Amino acid sequence: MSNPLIQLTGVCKSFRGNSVLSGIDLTVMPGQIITLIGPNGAGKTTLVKLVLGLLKPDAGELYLASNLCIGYMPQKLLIDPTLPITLDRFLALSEPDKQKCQATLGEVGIDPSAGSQPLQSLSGGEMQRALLARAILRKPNLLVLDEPVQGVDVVGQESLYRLIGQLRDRLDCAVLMVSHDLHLVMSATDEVICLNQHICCHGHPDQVSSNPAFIELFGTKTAPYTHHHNHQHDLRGDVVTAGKAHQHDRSCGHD
Ligand SMILES: Nc1ncnc2c1ncn2[C@@H]1O[C@H](COP(=O)(O)OP(=O)(O)OP(=O)(O)O)[C@@H](O)[C@H]1O
Repeated sequence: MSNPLIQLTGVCKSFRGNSVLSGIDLTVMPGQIITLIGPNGAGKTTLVKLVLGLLKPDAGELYLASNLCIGYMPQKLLIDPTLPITLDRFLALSEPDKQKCQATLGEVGIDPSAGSQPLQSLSGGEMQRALLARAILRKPNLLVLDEPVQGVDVVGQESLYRLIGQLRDRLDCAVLMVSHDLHLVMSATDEVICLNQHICCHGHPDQVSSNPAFIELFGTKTAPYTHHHNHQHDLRGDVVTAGKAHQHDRSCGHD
C-alpha cells in the first residue's frame, strides 16, 4: 500500500486566542480527491494554508511526504488593472518553456492563441482555467484548489469539476479542494470532509449528505439530491425531454 502524501493528526490553529481549527485529522492518499466543505469562517482556507506550509499548527502533527509536489490554485488572484501582463507572461513566471505553457492551456480548454491577451481581459471562467493551468504546469502529485469554480456559471462549474477529474486521471495526482456546494462536487470527489472549526463528519458524499451533522450545518434544503443521467441538458442546465426543457427536482419521473 502506498504512503500518504499528507497526514494531519490532532492539528489545532488559533488566531489571537480564537480557536479556528481543533483536533483535525486528515489523510490525503495518492490519486484521491478530497473536498473540504463548510460554512463561511469554518477554517477551510486556514486548513489549506497549513497544508501549503503558509501557516504553522499550534498543536498536532503535520506530515508531508518527501516527494510532495503541490500545484496550488488560490481562491482568487487580484491583479492591478493597469499591470501590463499577458496570459503567456503570467504562465512564463512558472514555466519558461512556451510550448509546454501552450499545451497546458489547450489541456484546460483555453485556446492557446488567447495567451497574447491581457490577463485582465479573461472572463471569470477563463481566469479559473488559467489558474488551473498554472497549478498543473509543475506536474504536481497534489493539486490544492481553493474554491476552484468561484465566479463561474453553473454549466461552467460542472465542466470545470469534470476537467479536474480528468486532470487527476491524467496527472495521476491527488486533489484537495474547497467547495461551498456539495451538490456540484458529489460526482467529482471521493471523500468529503465537512468542517466547522472541527471535523463534523466525513466520508463518501452520499454518506455525508445524509449525516445529521451535515444537515444541521446546511439544512435539508441544501442537502444534495443525486440522480443518474439518462438524458441531455440544454445550455442553461435544464433537462431536455421530448423537446421540452424543465428543471430537476425530486418529482422528476426520469432517473
Ligand atoms: N491571519 C488571520 N488572523 C486572524 N484571523 C484569521 C486569520 N486568518 C483567518 N482568520 C479567521 O479564521 C476564521 C476562519 O477563516 P478561513 O478563511 O479559514 O475560513 P473559510 O472556511 O475559508 O471561510 P470562507 O468560506 O468565508 O472563505 C475566520 O473567522 C477568519 O476571520
